[in-house]
Amino acid sequence: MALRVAVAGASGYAGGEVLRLLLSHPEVEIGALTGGSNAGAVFGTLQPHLLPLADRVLEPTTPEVLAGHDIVFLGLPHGQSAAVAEALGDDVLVVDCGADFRLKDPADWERFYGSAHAGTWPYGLPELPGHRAALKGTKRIAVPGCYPTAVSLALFPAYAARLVETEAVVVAASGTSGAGKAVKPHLLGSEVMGSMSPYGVGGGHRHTPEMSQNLAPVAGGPVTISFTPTLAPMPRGILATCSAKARPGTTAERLRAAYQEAFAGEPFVRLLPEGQWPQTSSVYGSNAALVQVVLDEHAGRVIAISAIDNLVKGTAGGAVQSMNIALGLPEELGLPLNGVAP
Ligand SMILES: NC(=O)C1=CN([C@@H]2O[C@H](COP(=O)(O)OP(=O)(O)OC[C@H]3O[C@@H](n4cnc5c(N)ncnc54)[C@H](OP(=O)(O)O)[C@@H]3O)[C@@H](O)[C@H]2O)C=CC1
Ligand SMILES: CC(=O)N[C@@H](CCC(=O)OP(=O)(O)O)C(=O)O
Repeated sequence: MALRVAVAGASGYAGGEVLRLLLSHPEVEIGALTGGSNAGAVFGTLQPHLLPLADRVLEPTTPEVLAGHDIVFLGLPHGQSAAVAEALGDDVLVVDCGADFRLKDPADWERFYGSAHAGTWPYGLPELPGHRAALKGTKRIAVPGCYPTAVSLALFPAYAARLVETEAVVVAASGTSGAGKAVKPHLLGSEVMGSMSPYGVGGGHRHTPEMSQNLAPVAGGPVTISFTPTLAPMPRGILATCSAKARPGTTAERLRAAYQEAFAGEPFVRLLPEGQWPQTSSVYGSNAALVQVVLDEHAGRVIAISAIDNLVKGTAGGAVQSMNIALGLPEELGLPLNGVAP
């Protein structure tokens, strides 16, 4: 019998992308679709690309509406997931696309999100060492932020093999869907088109502690990240350019071998052939992450670059991948590997 899934925040970008993927998933059926200000609207007016759901109506996000489902995805603004999750039974699999349960250190949460810490759930980045095992059988999943997904995949093999120093510099470009659907003046088409702009400069972006949290256990000690996000004039995609000083003894051969070993058998992460570079267009609509790494011998630095679709591997695809693991289903079920090109 199909597992019944509800999506809270179904009118948003994250919720909409979860639904796009789940509509092709053989083991689930779509139950309640809930939201906030748009509750009562016909779903086809909110997410017109999701044709099979066009005649549905968006319901309010209440415990009553969400009751009676096997799985509930949350695509709600930060700070709203805990109250909703509390009202759901321990037997329900809750997959939170928001940030509320990602961070382990309450001080990090309070500093970057400015509210009380709700707690910590198993973290949905299966490729990180040890994480797949922690996701098996869990009833609660914290889906990673989109930038931490791209950056952690690019850097963790270098840390696992102890080939880089523990300070990394990351500059990443994101498509505008990363900021959600709510209207923001700096995201108006006339502001974004034909321009790239930095934001959250100087260590202020809330994804910085999440990246350090992911890399520290792999590195065997604290990792400091200098992170600069930039907004790119495209709807989807993240290109993360990460670099760290090479440790003595790091060679191009050792580097490549470390990445080959780290990604061996991973269904969604591909180390590109030497000389080929990740580009966001290759992963548009796909759950794949493309990675390349080189040793810049002139500067003595390792450069690792990754490309993901922020809404797929960076949110909804990562969420469904982790759901599959939690349920004991094949990890790739319902997830596109091919992108859309041109
Ligand atoms: N966009 C991205 O790339 C990523 C997003 N995420 C996370 O996913 C979550 C959603 O983000 P995103 O989809 O981009 O945001 P959107 O602004 O696109 O969507 C927000 C959703 O939340 C609903 N909502 C807002 N306020 C309330 C409320 N008070 N009660 C119930 N529902 C409410 C909205 O409903 P309505 O339309 O009816 O108001 C809408 O469905 C966030 O926590 C974000 O951090 C995670 C990774 C990446
Ligand atoms: C382009 C853009 O604005 N991106 C968002 C990150 C999107 C994401 O993953 O964020 P959550 O942590 O909210 O889940 C930002 O920088 O705030």
